[in-house]
Amino acid sequence: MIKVKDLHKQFGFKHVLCGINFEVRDGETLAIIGSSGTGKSILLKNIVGLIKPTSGAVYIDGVNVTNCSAEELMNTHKKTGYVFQESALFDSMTIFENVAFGLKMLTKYNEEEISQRVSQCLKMVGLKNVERLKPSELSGGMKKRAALARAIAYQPKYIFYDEPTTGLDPIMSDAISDLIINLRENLKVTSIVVTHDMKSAYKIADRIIMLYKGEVVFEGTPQETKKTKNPVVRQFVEGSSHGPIQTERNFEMDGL
Ligand SMILES: Nc1ncnc2c1ncn2[C@@H]1O[C@H](COP(=O)(O)OP(=O)(O)OP(=O)(O)O)[C@@H](O)[C@H]1O
Repeated sequence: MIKVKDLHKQFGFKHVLCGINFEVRDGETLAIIGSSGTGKSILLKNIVGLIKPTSGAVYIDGVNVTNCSAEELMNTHKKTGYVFQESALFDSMTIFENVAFGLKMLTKYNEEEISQRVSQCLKMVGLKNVERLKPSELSGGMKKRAALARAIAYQPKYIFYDEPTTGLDPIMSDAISDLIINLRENLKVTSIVVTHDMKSAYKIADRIIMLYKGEVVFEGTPQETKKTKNPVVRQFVEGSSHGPIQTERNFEMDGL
């Protein structure tokens, strides 16, 4: 289980996260939505321990990852997979080497076991004959799937996705959503998915939370999200430039 408790993150005078609280139960997929710059990626990076919060705590299986020993943090990292916004594959490595990377670092598998596991994971995400290719030879959707294969290779209990469908065509986006659902059902993983893509959020999430001005302003099931009258959520899910959420376009229009 993941528990985020009164999490604050400040860069100088800028308060990005202002007291975030939520829980993700085992086996659940939580989607975090919110407009650009509201701190979704910063929140995810705090949860996986890539950056330290200003205050507050993140518990993963009872371990406070913001304040634990290096050994406890390493043990927690072995349980978590991270799919970065831009896939973040290592450009100089082949797809095989990319997927094998975590297995070499975090497991005691021998060469043959690594090879079998890499093939199994690439098959799971629907990629064929790509082992010897470099990331630059793959399309955006294939890169996302390769990044997913890398994240699931060492069988993590938790997977964190940062905008897994951004930049993909609608069909590929839907295929990635299906893949996230399959991973939850087949591997029983617990996931947090940061996304702008409401079609995907409605499809994959058990619960949705919305960040606004550094706070959680809404929490509910996809059905509740569709029905809510919360004006911030309504504006976001309807993709309207009119409403409480200020956008660059609002500012430009105000000046006319
Ligand atoms: N290292 C940093 N120093 C100062 N400010 C930062 C730093 N990293 C992020 N920020 C600021 O934190 C805010 C939240 O950024 P974040 O990347 O989490 O937004 P986001 O909600 O994920 O946006 P998007 O949906 O566009 O990816 C932004 O205003 C950003 O400028």
